[in-house]
Amino acid sequence: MSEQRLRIAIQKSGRLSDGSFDLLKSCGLSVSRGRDKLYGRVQEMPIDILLLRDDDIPEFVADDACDIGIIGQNVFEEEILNESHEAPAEEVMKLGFAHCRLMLAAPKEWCFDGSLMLEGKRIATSYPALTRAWLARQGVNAKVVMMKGSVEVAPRLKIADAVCDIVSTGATLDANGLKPVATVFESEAVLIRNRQEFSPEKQAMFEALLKRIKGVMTSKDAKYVMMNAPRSAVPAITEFLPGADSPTILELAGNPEKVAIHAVCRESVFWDTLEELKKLGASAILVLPIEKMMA
Ligand SMILES: Nc1ncnc2c1ncn2[C@@H]1O[C@H](COP(=O)(O)OP(=O)(O)OP(=O)(O)O)[C@@H](O)[C@H]1O
Ligand SMILES: O=P(O)(O)OC[C@H]1O[C@H](OP(=O)(O)OP(=O)(O)O)[C@H](O)[C@@H]1O
Ligand SMILES: [Mg+2]
Repeated sequence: MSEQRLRIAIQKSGRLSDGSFDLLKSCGLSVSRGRDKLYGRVQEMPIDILLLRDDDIPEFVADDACDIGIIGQNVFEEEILNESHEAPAEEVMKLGFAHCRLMLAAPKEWCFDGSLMLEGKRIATSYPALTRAWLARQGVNAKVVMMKGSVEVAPRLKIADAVCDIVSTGATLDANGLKPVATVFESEAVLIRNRQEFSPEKQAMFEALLKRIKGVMTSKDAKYVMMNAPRSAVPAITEFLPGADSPTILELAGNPEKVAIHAVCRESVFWDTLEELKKLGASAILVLPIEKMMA
């Protein structure tokens, strides 16, 4: 691989992969996915993609085997707390997908009345450092049992009394007779980078990619909203439009009473929003997706 190509590490397959591939695609980087592929070359830009197990990503980035990577904050923070690197990678920005929580969960039959109940108990987890840090903050002494996977079965197998595991919908806990009792860490996918200075070419490539990622993220919920409305309703509608900058007001041919309002709404536009706009006098409301946006 050339020194000048930006090397990006993403998860090969798992909960982060679709979001990571989609993000790169939205940034104009097409990477083909193959079952046995570990490496991809982006055609459009001097960028290489490494497809890895997610646990390896922070280390690859910290050790300069890759320049940047996409990883869950839970894995990244665990790595930082473990202090396995002198110069760990650095978080650049949150990416708005793979939202989940690391949660303390106990058997459903427990009447959980606070973290002190965990005193002297065994807690199974794949995140021992985050779990220990949380227990220390709670002032609780408990034994942390490290498990690489299938943590949720530990109480049933009597390996542990409770678990500290990743939760999204809660269905996995529920299916295993467990209930969430406390949030240890809130997580989403983040972009991380190697702390060393990039060459000027690589830095330029990195900054161009960051701009595109920011553009994708701003346009994700953004909509272009168009409607007609009585002139008198313009101030109320402008105030109501979610996350809109000053809208454009256009004359309507042959109708001096009414105007067309065009606005970029940076926040979600729901059916309720349209119903409210109608109540304020708007008609012929159109909501269009925005594919790309750059400030
Ligand atoms: N149910 C979920 N919903 C949303 N995000 C999740 C969920 N489960 C995990 N994540 C996030 O995705 C990351 C990767 O999860 P995944 O289950 O794919 O990991 P893994 O099995 O360790 O993968 P690998 O085979 O790459 O080691 C987690 O560290 C977490 O940040
Ligand atoms: O709260 P839920 O919506 O049920 O999601 C939580 C589960 O999702 C993840 O596992 P995944 O399904 O990715 O399988 P894995 O454990 O084999 O990685 C995570 O490890 C939890 O077990
Ligand atoms: Mg993993």
